[in-house]
Amino acid sequence: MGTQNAPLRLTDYRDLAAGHVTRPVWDFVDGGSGDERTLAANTAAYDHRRLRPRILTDVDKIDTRTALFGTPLATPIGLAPVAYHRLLHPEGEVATVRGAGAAAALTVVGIFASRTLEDIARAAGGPLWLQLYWLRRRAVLEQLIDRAEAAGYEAFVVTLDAKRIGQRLRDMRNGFTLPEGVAAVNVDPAVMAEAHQAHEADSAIAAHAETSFDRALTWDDLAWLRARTSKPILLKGVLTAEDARLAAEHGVDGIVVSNHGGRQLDNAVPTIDALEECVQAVAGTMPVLIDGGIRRGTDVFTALALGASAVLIGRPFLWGLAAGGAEGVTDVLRLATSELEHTMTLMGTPTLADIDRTAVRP
Ligand SMILES: Cc1cc2nc3c(=O)[nH]c(=O)nc-3n(C[C@H](O)[C@H](O)[C@H](O)COP(=O)(O)O)c2cc1C
Ligand SMILES: CCCCCCC(=O)C(=O)O
Repeated sequence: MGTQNAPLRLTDYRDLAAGHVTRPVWDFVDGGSGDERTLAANTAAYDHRRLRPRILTDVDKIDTRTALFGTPLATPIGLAPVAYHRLLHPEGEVATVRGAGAAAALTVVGIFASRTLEDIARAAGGPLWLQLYWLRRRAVLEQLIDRAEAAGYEAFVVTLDAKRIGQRLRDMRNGFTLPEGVAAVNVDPAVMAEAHQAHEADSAIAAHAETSFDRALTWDDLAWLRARTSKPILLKGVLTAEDARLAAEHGVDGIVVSNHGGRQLDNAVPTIDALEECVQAVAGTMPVLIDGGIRRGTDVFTALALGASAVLIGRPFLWGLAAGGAEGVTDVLRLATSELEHTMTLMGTPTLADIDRTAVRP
């Protein structure tokens, strides 16, 4: 690619990616729920944040390294769990983790990955966590946990904001179904068969969730999961101080402040606006991650300043994957990390530990 067209920011990859996928796949990735207010608000909420740069600090060397649960990471920017990467690239999650590994970044692999957990682990050059939806069939979850642990996955992220799938009008209009050759290959075929029987609903994705997700789940059920693994457990989809506090009380190891990239409850609070109350509620007892609408190094910096331990990006790495496979994923992570370095230099904060609440205007 000539330098004139080389992507200079994450959203340049969005333009590139659009030409690589069909319209229904683009809508599935790009879209949100309802009127897409939360989708838009996630990014807009960063527009309103203003930074307070400091002068005369030594920023000759910038260090973006961090660690989560003892695992070193070159960057505090990781990849959010996303289903079905083969929608975007024939190699799917294998290409994704190869790309993330080249940037020494964390990947949270989705339970509905389109490559096997073992193939993904073999290709990975960086740490892997596994995201779980709480399926009605706990035996399926148990098997997944065992397989993930055996393959070297280091933590589990339970997504709890999807008791049913958000009302995604684009997918409903497109009658979205998975193309031939793309499937959730790690989930027991019985679960998928149940979903197909129930395929009366608006999209195949929504139909699947109707039958397979456990909606009766409560805080008490977490003990079941805790008893099944000694690996760190994080809850994804926390947006309030109340739930962050309950998470701490129920012995989980971390939370992800997330509204599912504006794909679940429309009008849910933008994540950057929810971050501080969650951080205060857990009072330093566990890492707090955040995702949703992060498109710039300044957004990453803002989230870290408001108390996030790390951030996850979703759509931006999918754009990189669609446009350039593993290399596209690496480049997206490098672009974002180099924008963070740039921001840290201009803000006068040479290490992540130097970034604090005073860096963002209240
Ligand atoms: C196409 C797509 C599929 C997703 N699949 C999952 C999933 O399987 N599990 C999950 O917890 N979150 C899923 N998410 C949500 C992401 O983990 C993340 O919360 C969101 O993408 C962050 O917002 P961003 O895309 O603005 O960065 C998905 C998001 C997208 C765009
Ligand atoms: C029952 C399949 C659900 C896949 C959902 C993927 C997802 O979370 C998304 O946002 O899309």
